[in-house]
Amino acid sequence: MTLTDNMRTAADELFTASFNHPFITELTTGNLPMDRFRFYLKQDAYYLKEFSRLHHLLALQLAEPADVKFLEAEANGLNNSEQDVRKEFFQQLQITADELTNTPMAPNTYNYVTHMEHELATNPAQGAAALLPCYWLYNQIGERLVQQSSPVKIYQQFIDTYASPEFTIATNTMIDIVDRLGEETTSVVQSAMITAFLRSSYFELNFWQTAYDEATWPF
Ligand SMILES: Cc1ncc(C[n+]2csc(CCO)c2C)c(N)n1
Repeated sequence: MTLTDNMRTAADELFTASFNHPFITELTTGNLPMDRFRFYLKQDAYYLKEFSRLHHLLALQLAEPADVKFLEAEANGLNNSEQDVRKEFFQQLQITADELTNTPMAPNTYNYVTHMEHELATNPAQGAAALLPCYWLYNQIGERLVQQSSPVKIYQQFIDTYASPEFTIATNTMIDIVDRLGEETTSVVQSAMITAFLRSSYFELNFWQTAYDEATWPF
């Protein structure tokens, strides 16, 4: 078993809860209220900005040129059309720059990005482990959902973003980076990497729940 196999096994219940979350299942039935999808997209704009910043920071700490190149490409959105697709979604749903500015980070988004920052500030191996569920979970969701089509065009477009062969390659590259960083470190850091992965998987699950509840701060 590789370290990432251990991570994935440890997070299996969290991943399965994401696969079965009503936010996900209602994407394919088409029953997901559009306001909840809008809420998700606005929160995800914060997440994606931070994701890009953290990839640049992680790249600065890695020695292998191919890893640096991959992380920089992901940070710049070159390996996927995610950023372009999101711009188009914002236009379709009339989410303006003003609306984004006036929407605060919800508690779970704040916790998730703070967690990733903390792990990366501790060491690159834990930082990479904290970033991995983002790829792995969405890739596995994409694989599952693409078999069922959605009657709602924008939901289908969202699913298609994560079901491409290029995205599977990017996911496998990130898995490989995390495994190599794990091999170069101590067993104490390896355990911390598993915890970092589990916590990110937990925040990923709560990302759907937060959007489903449109949950924000109580003050
Ligand atoms: C909360 C949240 N988690 C994961 C993703 C998916 N994602 C974001 S960046 C990236 C790498 C792109 O190649 C992936 C897979 C998301 N959008 N929002």
